[in-house]
Order: sequence, then structure tokens, then C-alpha cells
Amino acid sequence: MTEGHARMTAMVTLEAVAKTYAARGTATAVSALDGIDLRVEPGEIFGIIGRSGAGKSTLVRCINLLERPSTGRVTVDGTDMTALDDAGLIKARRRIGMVFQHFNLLSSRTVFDNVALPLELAGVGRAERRRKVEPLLELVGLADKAGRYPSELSGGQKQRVGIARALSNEPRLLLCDEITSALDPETTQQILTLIADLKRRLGLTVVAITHEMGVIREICDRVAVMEAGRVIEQGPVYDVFTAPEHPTTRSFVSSEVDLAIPSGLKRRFDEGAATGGDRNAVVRIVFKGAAAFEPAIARLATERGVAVNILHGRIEYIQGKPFGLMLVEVPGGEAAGASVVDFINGLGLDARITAHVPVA
Ligand SMILES: Nc1ncnc2c1ncn2[C@@H]1O[C@H](COP(=O)(O)OP(=O)(O)OP(=O)(O)O)[C@@H](O)[C@H]1O
Repeated sequence: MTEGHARMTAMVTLEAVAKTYAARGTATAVSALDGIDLRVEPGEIFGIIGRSGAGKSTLVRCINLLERPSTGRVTVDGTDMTALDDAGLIKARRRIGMVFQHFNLLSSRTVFDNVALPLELAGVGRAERRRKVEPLLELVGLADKAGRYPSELSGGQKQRVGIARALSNEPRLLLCDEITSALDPETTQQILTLIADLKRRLGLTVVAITHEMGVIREICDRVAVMEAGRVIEQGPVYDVFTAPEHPTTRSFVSSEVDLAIPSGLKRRFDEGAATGGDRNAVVRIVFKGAAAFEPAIARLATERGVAVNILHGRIEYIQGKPFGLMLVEVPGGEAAGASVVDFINGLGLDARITAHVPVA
């Protein structure tokens, strides 16, 4: 119990949660979740990423018991959800908002009445409903659309209605099930910004499932990676992005932060690998954390007198922190590469020889 957050009461805990869908007809039983342990802290945005079929939807639906786990325990805001009867569940679910990929709006109801629906179901009177729904529509930027019907709205606007509806009972926890998967990139960005903003303003805890690493990188504090019903890796987003351990995580992350090496450069690497003549080392340098600010290339020049040739590079910002990758050619023949690697690693960066190119 040395970490600060470990002393807080978690907003969500899953302990040894498993879910098997029973065999039906010719279909065999499916193990969708296979022993999940998770802890979501109050006030964080926790992302869950995985490929199709990994079990993400099942997992998120086990949090509000829309799906009952076969075994294991789910606790939300101090309440053991798995121990509740139906009446207890209905009440507990009011404190958990949920937003869906395909919005799930009622087409025969106006925007206002869609947002008011959970309040109606909870027995809240008309005047009180108005008092609650109007500021919510304001909050999601739809104050002027209260009387419109879903068919008159864009996808992004529909999702704003879905978000306002999820907030109507003033939940402490918001579950987001692929909420930007049906939206174009620009609208996705707006919706993610809205979620991050709502989290800050309302002090919400958010659990978001997605198959897009971009969503995780944009708004999440921590991430769990799922595969075949298990969590294969989890941690702070910056750590998982900059040092993914599991091959599946690496493949998710590479599309976001790896270097796409141009074909002309790749050809030179191939020539460097094949040549029997003189060649120079290509060093791959990773800049991350505090060391990202180290002027490594300049120090190499001033302290060692080595002027490297920058071949390719990329700097990303993840949760506001820089993460850079750079490929440099070290002049002076193959042997010069190793001492440059030592020098740069000595500055706290991560360098290694990744390829060779023929000396021009
Ligand atoms: N109601 C159900 N009955 C039987 N099998 C199911 C049911 N729901 C999901 N499954 C199976 O459980 C596994 C996990 O599905 P789940 O929908 O949770 O994955 P996912 O990661 O959310 O995938 P997707 O992104 O495609 O929805 C899959 O093999 C799926 O076919």
C-alpha cells in the first residue's frame, strides 16, 4: 500500500471475473472472460483495448451486470453488484451511465425526451426533469436541439444525446462501449474532447472500451489490453505506449508511435545489409520521459565531435509527454556506431544499432 491511489477506495473492482456463454443449439459454449482482475480508480479514464471478440463488450457489460458473470465478483463504488437482487440492481445501475456505439436513441422521442427517459423511469416528476435535462443539453452543446428528433441529427449530435442521457441520473461512473466507432475522425475528436471535459467538470470515472489505440492515447489515463478473454497487459498509457511488452500490445502501439520507414530508406538498409564494402551504422534513438529533453545530438557533436546524419524521425505527445524516435547514420565506418550508442545510452536515452547503410 505504498502507492497513493492504492489507499483510495476503487470505483470499480473485478475479482476473478469469468463469463461463459452456454452452448445453444449447435453452438458450443464460449469462454468470453477468463479470470479478469481489474481496479479502476475514482476520477480516472480507464481504457480497455482489444481486437474483435477479445471480450471487451462482455467485460464492460459485466460492470453494470447487464451481463451476469459466471463466477467472480464485481464491485462498483463500494457496492458488490454481484450480490444484488433485481430491485437492488435497478437502483445501483442508476449510478452508472452507459453510452453505446450505435447511440440506442428512441426515434419517436425528441432529444429532450430521450435525455429525460432515465429520469422518467426513476419516477422523477416533470418539473424536476426539466430542471435536470436543460443544463445537460447545455453541457453537451445541444441546447438548441431539444425539440428535434434523432433522425434530424448528425452522428456526433446523436452521440451527444446518448452522453447527456447517460448523465441524467448524475452517475459517478460512465461506461463507454466503442462510442466513437461509428463516427468520422473529426467528430471522434470532438466526442473524445467532450468526454475528457465532462470527466474534469463532473469528477466522473470513465471506463471506455475501444479497438482504436488513438482513443486510448487521446483520453485515457490507464489502459488494459485484452486478448481471448484475458488482460494481457495493463498500466499507465504513457508506459504502455512507450514500452509495450506483449506482442499484441506492440502491434496496437506500432501503428500509433512507430516509424513508418520510407521505401527509399528501406532500400538503403537492404543495400547496407548486403554490401561487402564500407558501411555506416544506423542508430535508432528513443527519447522518452525526462530524458526526452536531453539535447543528445548536439552533445554528441560538441563532446565527441561526431556529426550524425538524421535519416528519419518522429515525435509524439502522449498525455502531454513527449515520445520521440529517430534514426541517425553515424559517419566514420561501422565501428563508430557502437561508441555513439554507448554515449547516448549514457545520457539516459535508449539507443541501439538497427541497420547499416553503404558509405556513399
Ligand atoms: N450473447 C452471447 N452469446 C454467446 N456468445 C457470445 C455472446 N456475446 C458475446 N459472445 C462471444 O463472446 C466472445 C467475446 O465477445 P465480446 O463481444 O465481448 O468481444 P468484443 O471484444 O467486444 O468484440 P467486438 O468488438 O467484436 O464486439 C466472442 O467469442 C463472442 O462471439
